[in-house]
Amino acid sequence: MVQLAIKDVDRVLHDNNGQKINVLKDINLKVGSGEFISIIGPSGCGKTTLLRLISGLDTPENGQVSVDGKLITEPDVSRGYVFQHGSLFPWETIRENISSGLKAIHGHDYDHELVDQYIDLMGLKGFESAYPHQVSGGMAQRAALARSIVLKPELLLLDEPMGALDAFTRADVQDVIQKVWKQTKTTMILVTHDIDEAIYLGTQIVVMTPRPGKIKEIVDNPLDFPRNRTSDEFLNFRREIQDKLNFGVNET
Ligand SMILES: Nc1ncnc2c1ncn2[C@@H]1O[C@H](COP(=O)(O)OP(=O)(O)OP(=O)(O)O)[C@@H](O)[C@H]1O
Repeated sequence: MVQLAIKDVDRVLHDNNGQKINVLKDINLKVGSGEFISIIGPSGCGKTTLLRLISGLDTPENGQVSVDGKLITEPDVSRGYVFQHGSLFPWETIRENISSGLKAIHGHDYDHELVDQYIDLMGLKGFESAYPHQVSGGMAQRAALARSIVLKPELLLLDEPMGALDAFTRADVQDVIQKVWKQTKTTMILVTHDIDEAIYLGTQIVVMTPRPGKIKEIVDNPLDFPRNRTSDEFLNFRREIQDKLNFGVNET
């Protein structure tokens, strides 16, 4: 079943001099339920803008973005969004942060057990009472992920959530995201600059090119789970995606 449909979308913005920027041009993408889509491309090719359109934070000049045939016109709790810097509330503990959305919707009678389950799943047990500045960057991102996923969104949008993490922590958070994706079967869309990350997590890789921001190719990931980042298959597929990205950059 197709869940998300992006059809003939254009997004035009203006720079500080009033010059028109074709941030996105002719974007078409269909995302089936339970897929993990990795969007990769050079800086400025419109990846974040595309996520914002999907979330409903922004609207296109032309074209449509819809979920199950329903046009997206504004943000909705059915679409979660995790930012590069998880933007946890600094004045709340990790537990309070994870519960904040549930509390806003259901009041104090929210499902406390569900929060416990996610604290466990995210490896945050023992840190529930800590404040964001008292935990590592990886833990903070896992908490930000928990805060979104606990609301059981149909679609989770991940805007470079590992972008500011070191390589070890990054791999750790990737594994947590994969575990959550497999357990909850939530459709996920990840924006990343990291080819290995895109391949490790994605069922499909969307390769974008800049000026104007376009989808160059949508590539099915042929690799089975569990994925081994050093296997020949992984490295061959990596080369394939790398070639597509370099070709896109040289083209402009
Ligand atoms: N609010 C805005 N007003 C004007 N231009 C903008 C605005 N937001 C983004 N842009 C421009 O749109 C283009 C695409 O930006 P976007 O952030 O979507 O790209 P990106 O691929 O996510 O980049 P990065 O990988 O560096 O985060 C860039 O040229 C950017 O300068």
